[in-house]
Amino acid sequence: MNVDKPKSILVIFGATGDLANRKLFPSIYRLYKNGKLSEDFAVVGVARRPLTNEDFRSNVEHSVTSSRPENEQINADFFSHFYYQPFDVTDLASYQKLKSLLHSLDEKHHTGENRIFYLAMAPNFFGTIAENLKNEGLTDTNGWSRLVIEKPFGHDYPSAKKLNEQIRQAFNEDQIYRIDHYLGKEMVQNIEVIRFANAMFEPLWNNQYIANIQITSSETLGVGERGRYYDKSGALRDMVQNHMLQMLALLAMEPPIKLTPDEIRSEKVKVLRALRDMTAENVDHYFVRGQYGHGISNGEKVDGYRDETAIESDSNTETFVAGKLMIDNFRWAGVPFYIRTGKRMEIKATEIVIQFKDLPMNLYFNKGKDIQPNLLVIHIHPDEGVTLHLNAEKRGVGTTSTPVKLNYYSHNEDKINTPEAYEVLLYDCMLGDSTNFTHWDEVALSWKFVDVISQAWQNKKANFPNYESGSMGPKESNQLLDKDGFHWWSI
Ligand SMILES: NC(=O)C1=CN([C@@H]2O[C@H](COP(=O)(O)OP(=O)(O)OC[C@H]3O[C@@H](n4cnc5c(N)ncnc54)[C@H](OP(=O)(O)O)[C@@H]3O)[C@@H](O)[C@H]2O)C=CC1
Ligand SMILES: O=C1O[C@H](COP(=O)(O)O)[C@@H](O)[C@H](O)[C@H]1O
Repeated sequence: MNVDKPKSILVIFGATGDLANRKLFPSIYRLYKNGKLSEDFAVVGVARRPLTNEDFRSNVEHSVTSSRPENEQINADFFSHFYYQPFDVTDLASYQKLKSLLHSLDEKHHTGENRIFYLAMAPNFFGTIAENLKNEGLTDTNGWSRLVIEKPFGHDYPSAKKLNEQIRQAFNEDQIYRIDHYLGKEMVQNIEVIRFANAMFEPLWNNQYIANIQITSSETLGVGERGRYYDKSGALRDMVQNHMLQMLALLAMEPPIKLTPDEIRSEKVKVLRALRDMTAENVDHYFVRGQYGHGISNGEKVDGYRDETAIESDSNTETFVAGKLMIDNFRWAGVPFYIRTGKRMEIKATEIVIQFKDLPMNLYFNKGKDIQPNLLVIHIHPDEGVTLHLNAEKRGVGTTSTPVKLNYYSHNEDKINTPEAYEVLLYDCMLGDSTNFTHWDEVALSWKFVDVISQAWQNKKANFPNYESGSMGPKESNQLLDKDGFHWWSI
């Protein structure tokens, strides 16, 4: 198969940081190993630390080898494409030096003056870097220039708008790639395929046949080393504003007229516009917040959130959110979309459950107590695949039905070959495909939706902690569905 191998220099701002080391370097290596990088590539890492190229290459090597199976041979030539420049993002001289380095690497590696600037640093620097890149002439090349921006994109709608305006002074919307790493996950990308490539699902994908949709992303880890960031953010901003709403939009959107970034985005935007507005008065009816206390996680005693590093002892920050979202359009009127996400929960899993409505009169209903609604479960992580829950005849027991599951797991035997989200997204960016990145319109609508909730929560102190570490969240999360006659399907 012919694979496109785009040529470019990737400049990573924040190359000594956690994200670069844990995610980006291993993903670049996987692109290289899978033959998706042209031989003509270079990666330039910048950060304040005074490293040499050799120091940096050895860091990258450590990051790559620790992400690979123990005996894997790694081609040393890969590391020779990595360069480092000590850099302070607020110092203009740093940009001039970087400019000359990029010119010389363009010549050495024949990268066609194509550049990706990847901002893997604290968000308060995003605007400054974008402006300086433009003003100091680093985007002025004969190739293309793209800007990749990590989350969080703002803290609320006004700050996101301000950041966007700042970035747009330097880059056009089609040069900006806002990362939502969930959009790089194989099974999130598969939502569209499951929906639009199967004649058996799309006709049922509406309020006539679907009772509710549940999206869960639960984590077992606590806030770890990220307390300083997380305590100002909370689960609503950290997970709901981006990943959860993006998955919801993909599940609920109309079939796009073409599979182009613009058409898909336009359908997602319509879903976000149709979300029933929250008001200060109705937030408690639709949303539940939680914060973990101490408990047992993965068999070990763990502290509560308020005892974690860099967290205030009376913090009001939520580490769990459950919500019922209504999409007020023709297709989805009356169908609740339940979402829940949290830290220090019982299991690490991201899963979507589509619950179909019961048949109006089930002939088998009185005979088998075990009759279940049909469910379509999309396993995003750690399992990747789809399970269809059906009812079938119980062998030898006449017409009594029993639940059966049809499973499809992708890459089941060989998880190492499942592409990493960052690998997929980096490659898309090199190809200039922005389908799996978030457009400003989506970011803006998502912030507007969650801002009302966070404002209401800020004005009213919660009774925290309200769930034990190692549980599936506060009891109010179950009550949210009980009220509607549903329950969370176990994941
Ligand atoms: N880590 C993760 O798992 C995730 C991170 N993100 C996002 O990615 C971004 C980076 O996060 P993360 O890697 O965790 O952050 P880190 O704090 O680990 O890294 C920050 C990087 O910025 C550099 N830096 C700080 N100040 C300056 C400066 N003035 N000039 C130049 N470089 C500077 C640091 O290096 P030095 O000290 O050498 O200057 C370091 O390389 C953030 O936006 C975060 O929200 C998003 C999702 C997950
Ligand atoms: O963006 C984020 O996502 C992770 C969870 O990602 P996953 O791929 O492991 O499901 C979360 O831990 C983090 O707080 C958040 O910033």
